[in-house]
Amino acid sequence: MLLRHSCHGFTPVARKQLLRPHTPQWPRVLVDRIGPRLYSTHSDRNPDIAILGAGISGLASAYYLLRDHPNAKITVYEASDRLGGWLQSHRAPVRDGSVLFEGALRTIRPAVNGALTLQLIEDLDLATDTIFTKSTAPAARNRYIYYPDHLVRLPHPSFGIFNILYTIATEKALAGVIPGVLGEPFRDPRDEKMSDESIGEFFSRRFNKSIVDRLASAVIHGIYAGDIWQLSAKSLFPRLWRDEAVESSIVTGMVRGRAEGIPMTEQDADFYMNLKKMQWDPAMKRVIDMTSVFTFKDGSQMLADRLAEHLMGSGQVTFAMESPVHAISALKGQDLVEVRTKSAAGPSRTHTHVVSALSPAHLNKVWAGSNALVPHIPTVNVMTVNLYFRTPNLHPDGFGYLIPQATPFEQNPERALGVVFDTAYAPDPAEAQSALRTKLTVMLGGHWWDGWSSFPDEQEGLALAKSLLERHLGIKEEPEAWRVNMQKDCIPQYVVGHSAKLKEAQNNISREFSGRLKVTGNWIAGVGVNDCIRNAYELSRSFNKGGTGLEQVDAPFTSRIRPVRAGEKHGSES
Ligand SMILES: C=Cc1c2[nH]c(c1C)Cc1[nH]c(c(CCC(=O)O)c1C)Cc1[nH]c(c(C)c1CCC(=O)O)Cc1[nH]c(c(C)c1C=C)C2
Repeated sequence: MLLRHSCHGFTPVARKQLLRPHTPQWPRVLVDRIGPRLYSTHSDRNPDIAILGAGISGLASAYYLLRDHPNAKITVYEASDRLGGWLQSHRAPVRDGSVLFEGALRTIRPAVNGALTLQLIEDLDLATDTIFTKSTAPAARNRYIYYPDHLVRLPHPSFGIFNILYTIATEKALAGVIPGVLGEPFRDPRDEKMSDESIGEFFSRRFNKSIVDRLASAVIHGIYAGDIWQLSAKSLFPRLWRDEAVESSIVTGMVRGRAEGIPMTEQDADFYMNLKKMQWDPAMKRVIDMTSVFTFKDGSQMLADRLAEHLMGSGQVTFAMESPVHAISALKGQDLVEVRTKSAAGPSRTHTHVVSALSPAHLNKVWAGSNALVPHIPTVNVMTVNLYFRTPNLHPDGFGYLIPQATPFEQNPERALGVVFDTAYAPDPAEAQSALRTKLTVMLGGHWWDGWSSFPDEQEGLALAKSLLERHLGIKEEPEAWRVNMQKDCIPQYVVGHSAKLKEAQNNISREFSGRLKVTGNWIAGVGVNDCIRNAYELSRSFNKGGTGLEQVDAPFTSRIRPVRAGEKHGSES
């Protein structure tokens, strides 16, 4: 079998040569650092685990629990009739075949947590269905923002110093960058008593407001679809938050990190050291090293489908589909948790442990107690509008563009967050002549729709997307195919005070369930697929420690890991 060709030119390599990471046994020192288990009960050795929710977090939890606890019996409860949660891929008919549309997520990055995802892909025999986009491809190098009334290509080292300086000198979007960065080390650090702050306020203090409004807010749109003036600097940029306090400057902290090692929590240090020790197949390593992002032939849904197939094939995992969890309650004195589905009179089962991969709001709803287990964590709604045009090259080469908060209203009355050029990112070989067509996704809403009581319907969403594309890219053509996806509550917002909420949740869950309920999901340690997979991996590793899955929140930075340099085998720790 051959690895799928990317149109960006990776030579196909024999599959067995590829993606065969060999993870050596955990070194003794790391096992010792985690500490010996004090005791193990029968139910720890033979756990009967309920997993609530079959999105990527639930599926990945089942995968790692099965791998790390071979005696586990697992039941995955899912309210709907489909698996994968936000991983949704659809095919729409077009004149000469079909076109693949992604509902939410489209690409995955291979760095750090992404290595786990790549391992998973190998285990699931997905490597041949994976499309890798090279870092040198235009999709990876050309990133744009729309400010104030045109597309600005952001500088990339490969463009050369003159091009970069020219862009910085001529584009208003980049006006504050050089003074902001040069002045940062000389600014006073924050007051010691400050426990958290919005990213907007934090970057305004450290750099300047222009960087926040014109640049950083765009990046925040692309990841969280959120408001930079509400999201937490401490939760989303913990290392920078620490650098200001400890090094008095972010820039100084970064320079020191490069020279002496990057500050890390104990858990991250263990994880990082293991990543560095992984023995990747040389051919696969070359592919990964050259990869900017990857995706799947039939879209992100493939990852969920293959995970589910793998779990079902194990004989130890049962899927209870269309079984909405109605209530969970700890059976005191029995060390068991009861899971009741469908209604108050619906069927119930007891389990030794429950892993909730539900949203915090949903978990609070199914908990039988009177107070909320998890304090309120706001979410945003994003409407993604996929469009397919017969005419090729209706957009410039590149990943797409993000729209910062500072872009004037008259340039963005649709309240869009950005546009992804899907054709450039994940060319789908199944689509006849796909390279000759144009496929785009317009992202609307997010925090712009905060407080709205009703939202655009399908036709209105399509009209908004078309009017934006006409103004920004001059596209007047009617799309041959389109799809509007309203993603309700899809991205949790880590607003100021988020980590304090997680600590409160940890206390509540621990008090009510004594280690029998654990939580995972995109509201804990990152909203991306890689983050969810990593979170599930860590949950499984610490499964028998009696925790809730929230123990790492606010963990101190205790180690430094030196970045790997060419010729070095792996970094050192201090
Ligand atoms: C519903 C839409 C989503 C938006 N953000 C996310 C989703 C699912 C989650 C997300 N997006 C990105 C990250 C960064 C880390 C990562 O895992 O890659 C996360 C957690 C980055 C990103 N955003 C967009 C793309 C194509 C990428 C990856 C590409 C890359 O970095 O090279 C597009 C995009 N996503 C959203 C918007 C508004 C948007 C606009 C162009 C919201």
